Amino acid sequence: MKANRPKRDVHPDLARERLKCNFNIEEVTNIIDGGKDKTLERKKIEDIALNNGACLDEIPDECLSIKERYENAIRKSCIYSNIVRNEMLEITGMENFESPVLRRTADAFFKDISPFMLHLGMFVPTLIGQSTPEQMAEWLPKALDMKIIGAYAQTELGHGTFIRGLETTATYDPDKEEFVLHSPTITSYKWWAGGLGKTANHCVVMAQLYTQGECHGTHLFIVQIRDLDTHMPLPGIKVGEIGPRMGFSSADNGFLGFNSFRIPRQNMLMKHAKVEKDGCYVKSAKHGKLTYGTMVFIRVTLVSEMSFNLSKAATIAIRYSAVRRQTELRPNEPEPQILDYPTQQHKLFICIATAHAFQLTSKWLWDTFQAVMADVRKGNVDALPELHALSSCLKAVSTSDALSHIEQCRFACGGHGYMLSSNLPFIYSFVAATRTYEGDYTVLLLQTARFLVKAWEQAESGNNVTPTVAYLNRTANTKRVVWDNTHEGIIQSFQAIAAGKIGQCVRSIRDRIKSGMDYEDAWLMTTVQLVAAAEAHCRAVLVNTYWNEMIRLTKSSSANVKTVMHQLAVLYLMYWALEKTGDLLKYSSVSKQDLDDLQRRYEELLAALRPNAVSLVDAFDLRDEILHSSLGSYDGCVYERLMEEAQKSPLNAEPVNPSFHKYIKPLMQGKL
Ligand SMILES: CCCCCCCCCCCCCCCCCCC/C=C/C(=O)SCCNC(=O)CCNC(=O)[C@H](O)C(C)(C)COP(=O)(O)OP(=O)(O)OC[C@H]1O[C@@H](n2cnc3c(N)ncnc32)[C@H](O)[C@@H]1OP(=O)(O)O
Ligand SMILES: Cc1cc2nc3c(=O)[nH]c(=O)nc-3n(C[C@H](O)[C@H](O)[C@H](O)COP(=O)(O)OP(=O)(O)OC[C@H]3O[C@@H](n4cnc5c(N)ncnc54)[C@H](O)[C@@H]3O)c2cc1C
Repeated sequence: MKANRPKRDVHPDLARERLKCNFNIEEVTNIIDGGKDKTLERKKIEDIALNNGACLDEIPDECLSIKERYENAIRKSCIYSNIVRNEMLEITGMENFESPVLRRTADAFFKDISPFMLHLGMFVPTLIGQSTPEQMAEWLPKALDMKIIGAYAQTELGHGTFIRGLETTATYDPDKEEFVLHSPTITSYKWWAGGLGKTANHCVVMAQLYTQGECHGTHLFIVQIRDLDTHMPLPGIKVGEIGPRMGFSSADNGFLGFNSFRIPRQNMLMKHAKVEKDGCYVKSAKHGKLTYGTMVFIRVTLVSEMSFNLSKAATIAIRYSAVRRQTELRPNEPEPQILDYPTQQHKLFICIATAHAFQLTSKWLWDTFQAVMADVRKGNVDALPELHALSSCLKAVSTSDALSHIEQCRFACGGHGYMLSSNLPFIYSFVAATRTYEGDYTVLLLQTARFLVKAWEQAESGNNVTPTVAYLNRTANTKRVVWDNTHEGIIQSFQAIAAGKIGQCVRSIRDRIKSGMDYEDAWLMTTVQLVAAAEAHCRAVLVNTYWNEMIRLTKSSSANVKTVMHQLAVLYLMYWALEKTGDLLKYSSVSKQDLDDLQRRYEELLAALRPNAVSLVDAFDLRDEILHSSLGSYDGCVYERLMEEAQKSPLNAEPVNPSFHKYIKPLMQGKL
């Protein structure tokens, strides 16, 4: 079902905004995409996907029942995956199947989420990262060709965070050369896996491996759960959907229980450890946590995912703010566009800057991830702890920041931002889940904190530390950094805050141990500070990486593009410096006067960015089909679209609802 929407003239306020633009929009788009060729490739892929029957539903998804919504999502997923399989992968190359461009075009089909998302997002990456070459040859072509559809079933009803506490067992039976999968308790039921409830016929399962009477901890297994022809659950499998949730409504998140369910020995994913035919356990991994690889991969991809979601929200809120007028400033003057209010600019310009910060940082993180994985393939796992610390904190902070900025975008749109047709509630509830899944915010920051405490101790004793914490060598033994309001000065202050907080954690732990606590309790009592220290470290990484990447990527840009990209990065530094004034006062020599100056310069920068605001979001180059928003479309015809969407409410299908005659009228007549 494709609805034909009337083509409208661009709203005069938006047209005027676009005339004010003083930089080359395409150049900025190229920087965001990673180069001119990448922009061309993205546009080509978007054309293929979006001209092929995407994407507008006659009846909005939110007006459908749970069942209809799922069925519609499956229908569209099949159309979409055919386009991916037959046309898009030819352009991106098979090796780039998870390319953010595919992810982006998928949004044109699904306002919420595709039930196939986890198949491509986690099942396939797990096959690639955890299989032997033989297993890969067996499973991967089938998965990429959609001959099998998979989910990633790790979390259980009783445990998500503490993976070592998972209860599902996989016990090897050497006589039959099979593993017996079993769910011994209600809490051992797999819970949450996307696509597992109704869609998947296979899944990757994490279970405690038992062989020759010994438990070897959690390992991954590939399990067929449904008949490929009838789609009925196989005997010994109990599978279903977990029920309505805040978002992810069409992803059929599922539960799964095993009753002594048998799978062949070859179905254990054996890249890092194997069980021989006789039941002998052989570990080849050089690092104990390599089976957690898919999670690290997704944490890395989530940073660019956050940039994308934030750029959508910012585009919607800024275009709307250019069209929306509210409140006379002076009698008899026209009401200003709400984008003219500095308070509105304060809510929104940071969203543009943050989308850039996350995008540039995510590319750098992706390159780091690739380099570390190349080393791992050669048997060198030295850089894995740093990658884990880095991907953990960047995942935590980027998802958390994106969520609060997206909420600000909704606030910035007033009442209309609360409408589902604005798409802001969908974007918000999707991003809300990212703060929890793939490792909860607090839990991941505590992982980073473990690494930071060790790094601080190394730096304290004069040893060199790894690159992302190299600032500790400079600052670990310094009390307060001298405040300097240049960008270098602000970046160094963030590093000083991080170093100061990590040092304070180390001292707290030591003091607690001195006063008689054991290490575990001393750590536990310090965790509030440890989370704050890991967050501070992440901010130091973000400001430094964003700045350096911005300078590198704009080297050959035109003067005005350099200026506007520079302004955004400075805005980002100033925004966070002002958010963290308490920390600056504690760990740098900043004075009240310096902070007042900083505030004034920040306000001037908002005003300087104001004329380019609409063009900056145009540079994200998000087609209306991807935005799905009555408030954010390119033409800015907000009121017409809101009215059009209202007409689609099922309550407007009849002039009088039957409940009037059934309940209201009898109530009015005193007959109820
Ligand atoms: C046709 C339509 C298609 C549509 C679209 C197509 C588009 C293509 C797709 C693109 C996708 C992009 C978007 C992706 C969306 C994905 C949706 C995902 C949905 C959600 C999925 C999930 O949530 S899956 C489950 C995730 N679960 C978790 O993350 C659990 C969190 N817990 C943990 O990670 C761990 O338990 C732990 C780290 C908290 C603790 O582990 P453990 O107890 O085992 O360790 P210790 O604490 O004892 O630590 C020991 C030691 O190991 C170090 N360590 C821990 N983890 C790692 C690691 N991963 N790597 C390296 N090192 C690690 C730890 O730091 C300790 O080190 P020390 O030196 O001892 O300090
Ligand atoms: C939309 C969605 C999709 C998902 N998809 C999948 C999927 O496809 N496959 C899959 O396997 N899983 C999936 N999950 C599960 C997800 O990975 C877990 O929910 C997540 O890892 C958090 O674990 P938990 O639910 O056990 O939270 P808990 O660990 O119970 O967390 C509850 C609270 O306890 C705190 N806490 C827990 N441990 C500690 C600690 N050590 N120190 C301090 N505080 C702590 C947390 O900070 C949090 O505040 C999904 C979840 C959601 C919401």
